[in-house]
Amino acid sequence: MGKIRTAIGLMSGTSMDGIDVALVRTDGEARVERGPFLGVPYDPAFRDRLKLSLEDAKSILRRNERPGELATIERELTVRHASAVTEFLDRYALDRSSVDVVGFHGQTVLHRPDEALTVQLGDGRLLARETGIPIVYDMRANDMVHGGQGAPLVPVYHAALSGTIRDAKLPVCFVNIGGISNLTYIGGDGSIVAYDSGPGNTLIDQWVETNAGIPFDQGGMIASEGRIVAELAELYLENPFFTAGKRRSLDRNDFLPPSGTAAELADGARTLAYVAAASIIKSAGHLPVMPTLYIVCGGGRLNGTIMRDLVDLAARQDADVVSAEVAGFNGDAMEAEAWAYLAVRSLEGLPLTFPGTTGVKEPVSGGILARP
Ligand SMILES: Nc1ncnc2c1ncn2[C@@H]1O[C@H](COP(=O)(O)OP(=O)(O)OP(=O)(O)O)[C@@H](O)[C@H]1O
Ligand SMILES: CC(=O)N[C@H]1[C@@H]2OC[C@@H](O2)[C@@H](O)[C@@H]1O[C@H](C)C(=O)O
Repeated sequence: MGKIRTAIGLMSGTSMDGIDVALVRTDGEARVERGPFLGVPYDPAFRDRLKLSLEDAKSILRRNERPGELATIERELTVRHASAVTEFLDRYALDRSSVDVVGFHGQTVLHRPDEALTVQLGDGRLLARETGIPIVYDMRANDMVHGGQGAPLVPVYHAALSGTIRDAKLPVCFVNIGGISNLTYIGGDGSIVAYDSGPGNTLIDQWVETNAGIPFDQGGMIASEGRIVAELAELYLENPFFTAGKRRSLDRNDFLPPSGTAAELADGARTLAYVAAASIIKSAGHLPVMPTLYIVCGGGRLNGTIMRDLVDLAARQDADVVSAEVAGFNGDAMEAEAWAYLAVRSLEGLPLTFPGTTGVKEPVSGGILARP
């Protein structure tokens, strides 16, 4: 057994709703003790600036370029992460010196796997100075250097957790319904197959924001009052992404929301919730075996309409769907916990990604260590 470290993971996902902070004690292998979690939301003004920064990012050709507002936003984002660490430590009465390492994801503003280009805002050296804790950051880049998609990286953590699932037999499939959704299949022999599976909440968020001025469809209530617009759903589900021979990781802008005239508010939300659920089942068709159990994490598990559709579609394949909590996990904390786990693996030089997870040529480690 390797050395057990105390690690904090920091995740700011594609939904751009805030910073997730989680603590894990781990050897970076099979030993995982999950600790507390805190979500620190962005204020609406900063969220708007982050979203606008996606436009500035479109002109980036090399990953260290920071055109337009990006340099200013990166600094502010990093300082906000440092404050989130302090809030977390204070909330749970934890001593800063007890934390061995922080895994820092930052904010993806551009992801073009076909050009081996992925850009996460987040200054690891500044975060190390601000927190006084060693930081492992930029964990996607080395995977791309070795021919990988640069995402998803959480699967190796799902694999570690799969050994601890209550009453479950392998194979099992973890589903993250974040802004974008991704799947991790753990086979009976422990093999991992993972990939991005399609749009998650991001289309729904943009739809209700534009048409109702609210950031997301709480509980899927708006969607629950609508009907599925079949032609609109088909437009999304016929995207070549779902039938391509090779699995491809997604950028937030790969799927765009419908135009305002495409549907009434509730019908649009209903249709996009269905698209989120159907994308998962469609993409699962590329797994070695159709799963019999889906464990759902990420904010989308709180959208009752997505979940009802997912349960119905999975039932047609004799599969069950449970939320992360039913399996004994925290569905909000999973990605932040994974970043803590990955930071420890990085320190140990263990692989973060595998041919079955990102399509990388061989298992590779990654991440840059910044000391305070
Ligand atoms: N109570 C709720 N009801 C419905 N939807 C919710 C609820 N809470 C969160 N969500 C949805 O979940 C989204 C956030 O999910 P999550 O934090 O898992 O995404 P992320 O980590 O930013 O994305 P990704 O995993 O793609 O990086 C919100 O934008 C919203 O759409
Ligand atoms: C480039 C990037 O940030 N991708 C995210 C995004 O959000 C979900 C999905 O697309 C996943 O591939 C990835 O995040 C998770 C945390 C991952 O790497 O596993």
